Amino acid sequence: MSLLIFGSTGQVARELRARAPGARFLSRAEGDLEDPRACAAAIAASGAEAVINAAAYTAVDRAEEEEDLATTINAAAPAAMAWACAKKGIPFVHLSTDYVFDGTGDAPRETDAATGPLGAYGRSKLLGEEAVREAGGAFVILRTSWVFSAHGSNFVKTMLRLGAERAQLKIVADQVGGPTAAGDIAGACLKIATHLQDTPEHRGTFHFAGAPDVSWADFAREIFRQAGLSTAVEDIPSSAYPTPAKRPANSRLDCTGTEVVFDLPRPDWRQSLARVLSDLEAVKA
Ligand SMILES: NC(=O)C1=CN([C@@H]2O[C@H](COP(=O)(O)OP(=O)(O)OC[C@H]3O[C@@H](n4cnc5c(N)ncnc54)[C@H](OP(=O)(O)O)[C@@H]3O)[C@@H](O)[C@H]2O)C=CC1
Ligand SMILES: Cc1cn([C@H]2C[C@H](O)[C@@H](COP(=O)(O)OP(=O)(O)O[C@H]3O[C@@H](C)C(=O)[C@@H](O)[C@H]3O)O2)c(=O)[nH]c1=O
Ligand SMILES: [Mg+2]
Repeated sequence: MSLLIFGSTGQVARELRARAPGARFLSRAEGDLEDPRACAAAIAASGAEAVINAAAYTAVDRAEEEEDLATTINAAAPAAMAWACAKKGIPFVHLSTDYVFDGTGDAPRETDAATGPLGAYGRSKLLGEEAVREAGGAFVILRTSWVFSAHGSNFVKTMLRLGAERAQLKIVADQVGGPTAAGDIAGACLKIATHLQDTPEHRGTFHFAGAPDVSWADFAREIFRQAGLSTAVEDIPSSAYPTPAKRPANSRLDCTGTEVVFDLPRPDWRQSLARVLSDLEAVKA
């Protein structure tokens, strides 16, 4: 399958590069999401048989100050990509986030549950979802959460950095979700793109997150345990860790449909974390 992928340096894009070396990856210079028409033109001019969008504006707090830019990148560009794919009749796999939800309650969110983003990043991603659905075609919107990998910026790398400097860290314990390795997401995107070629009627919105669900504080504890760091984690409420953008308290995603339709069960993030930590060790060595 000839694949065109937007993004080349992000967490998921890098893992796609490792798993689909024959695909064409568009860096920011070759496919700038600030220019949605250029993204559509790149697809139209390509011989691609499927497109994956692994690029996005992901700075949750900064988005509060740059909502227009976030909306161009996270909504207008994916909209243009989705229309271009629908016109060509090829699958389009797009990633979205738990932050489209308001985080109330403690039940896992089903894919058709009401959305209600708490901040600009979530709003921009929700607008992207709506536009991709409107374009029709063989699209999958794959919502994931709490992405980590050996590359880029993520909670695991932040904890390793802070944990090496500090004996104790205060981490929010009232936000719960599924940490998800970028490598597992990349594998899922490739499987879904292939599946959609044969079965375009399986289009729609799906959830894919690592299991089990945990709080950020418990995620941090497992990071320190596996990394052999003695850093102590103190549970704190979100109110004790003020941020420009509010985060959802309940980020649990019901991933049943993804397992049934695509044979993609929730990966155990603790096993994926072990792989990421050994990748980081290998880089250091
Ligand atoms: N990170 C997370 O925790 C989560 C992410 N997601 C979603 O998963 C997807 C992948 O996220 P992730 O891999 O973590 O993202 P990263 O933040 O690691 O990478 C984002 C990528 O997007 C690229 N990008 C940003 N702006 C533009 C632009 N204007 N034109 C072209 N490329 C651009 C960046 O390029 P450059 O290096 O040049 O800046 C980078 O390659 C996104 O859709 C995100 O919303 C969902 C849930 C959680
Ligand atoms: C560094 C630090 C963070 N925290 C909290 C803040 C926050 O609630 C939580 C995670 O912090 P982060 O900044 O890594 O989280 P954040 O950037 O909001 O992560 C989100 O990114 C976007 C792109 C998504 O789509 C989401 O799924 C999610 O992964 O940890 C502490 O409580 N103590 C600390 O020392
Ligand atoms: Mg972040």
